[in-house]
Amino acid sequence: MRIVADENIPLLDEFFAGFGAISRHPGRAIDRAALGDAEVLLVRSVTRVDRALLEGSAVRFVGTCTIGTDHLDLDYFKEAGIAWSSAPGCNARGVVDYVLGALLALAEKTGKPLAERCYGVIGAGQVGGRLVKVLRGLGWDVRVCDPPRQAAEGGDFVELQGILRDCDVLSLHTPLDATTRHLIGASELQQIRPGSWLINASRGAVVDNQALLGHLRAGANLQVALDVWEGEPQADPELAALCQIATPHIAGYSLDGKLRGTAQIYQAYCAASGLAEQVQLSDLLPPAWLNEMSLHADATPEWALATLCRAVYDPRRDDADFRRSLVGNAEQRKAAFDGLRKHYPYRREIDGLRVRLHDEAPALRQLVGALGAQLM
Ligand SMILES: NC(=O)c1ccc[n+]([C@@H]2O[C@H](COP(=O)([O-])OP(=O)(O)OC[C@H]3O[C@@H](n4cnc5c(N)ncnc54)[C@H](O)[C@@H]3O)[C@@H](O)[C@H]2O)c1
Ligand SMILES: O=C(O)[C@H](O)[C@H](O)COP(=O)(O)O
Repeated sequence: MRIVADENIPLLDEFFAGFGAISRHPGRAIDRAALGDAEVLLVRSVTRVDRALLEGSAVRFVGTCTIGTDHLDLDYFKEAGIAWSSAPGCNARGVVDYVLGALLALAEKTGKPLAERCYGVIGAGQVGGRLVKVLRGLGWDVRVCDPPRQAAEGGDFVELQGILRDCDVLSLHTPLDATTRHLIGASELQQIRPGSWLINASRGAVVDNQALLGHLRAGANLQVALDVWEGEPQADPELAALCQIATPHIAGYSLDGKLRGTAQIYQAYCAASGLAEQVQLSDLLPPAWLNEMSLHADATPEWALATLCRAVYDPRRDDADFRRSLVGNAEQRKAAFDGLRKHYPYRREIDGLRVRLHDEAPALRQLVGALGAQLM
């Protein structure tokens, strides 16, 4: 059997070599010719997998080592009887770490204390749900907008209008589909309270980038952190210059998240093929470079929050790398966008960190627990 895979999927050999020969390709270059007689196709978010690619091919299983599925034509898979899987939640923790890092950076730039802000989380699934838990665990005021969950569960949700009216931090975590494309457009931007922060680490087109550019150009009092861009790998350098944090779609790029993505697709493939799993991610995940920290009981929670989060991950490094790459012509910038993602540096997740508390310190205990780090 032959497997065609995006060359940026880690641990391909470890998980998939036992099933057949693997051909690796740049994700954006996987076309009908690259597929050949392959029966299994393993992709990341940059490969559009639809009728045009698959019709007439031998592909019987498509795995995307990502959370997002907006690059897959699931209706066609159903029609053609092609089995598929994504990797739900694989890098959700990495995105939460990114949002925490962006919040710390925005607090530093604006001088506004994080505990005094009202948080609006739009989309509370794998990523947004974890984020809500962390923010509420920190004792912060959090409102949640998720109409599909509201319809299914009832409970304590608010409409988007309520978020725009009452919150001064908006964090977007919806899938990209026909109902969420330009969820935040010109009219919504006008309704956001002055002095607010807008974070998008979902998909670029959930925010109308042209409308956002116009809004910021006009001098709107809005601080923006963008990890995702309409038309990636193209990102508008002028829009990036008007953002406080600008990164090349790396919010979920923890090593843990990437390896988990491959492992989940391996598990899905085994299940779809009726095979027993032979490989365990726990045997392949390397030890974290930083695995233990120790807090004195006198540490303030604000200091401890910034210190713990930034020790594990600080998006200001990715922001600086991205800004340096926004030079040259559009083709050069697109190549740089993909290059930063391909050669992404080492990064782990905060829940792999063990924190020692020397004395009884309830506020620190609550903080460490809320972050999801392990208390020692
Ligand atoms: N930047 C990154 O690196 C990165 C990493 C992982 C995921 N993502 C993206 O983040 C987004 C969230 O991923 P997820 O795994 O949490 O998805 P999910 O499907 O688990 O959750 C999405 C939630 O959004 C809700 N929703 C749908 N339409 C909505 C609307 N109009 N308004 C409010 N809520 C709505 C759904 O009910 C669901 O609860 C996706 O777009 C995904 O592609 C980005
Ligand atoms: O959907 C996801 O899991 C994330 O957006 C992920 O970070 C995408 O990464 P890519 O497949 O583009 O490498």
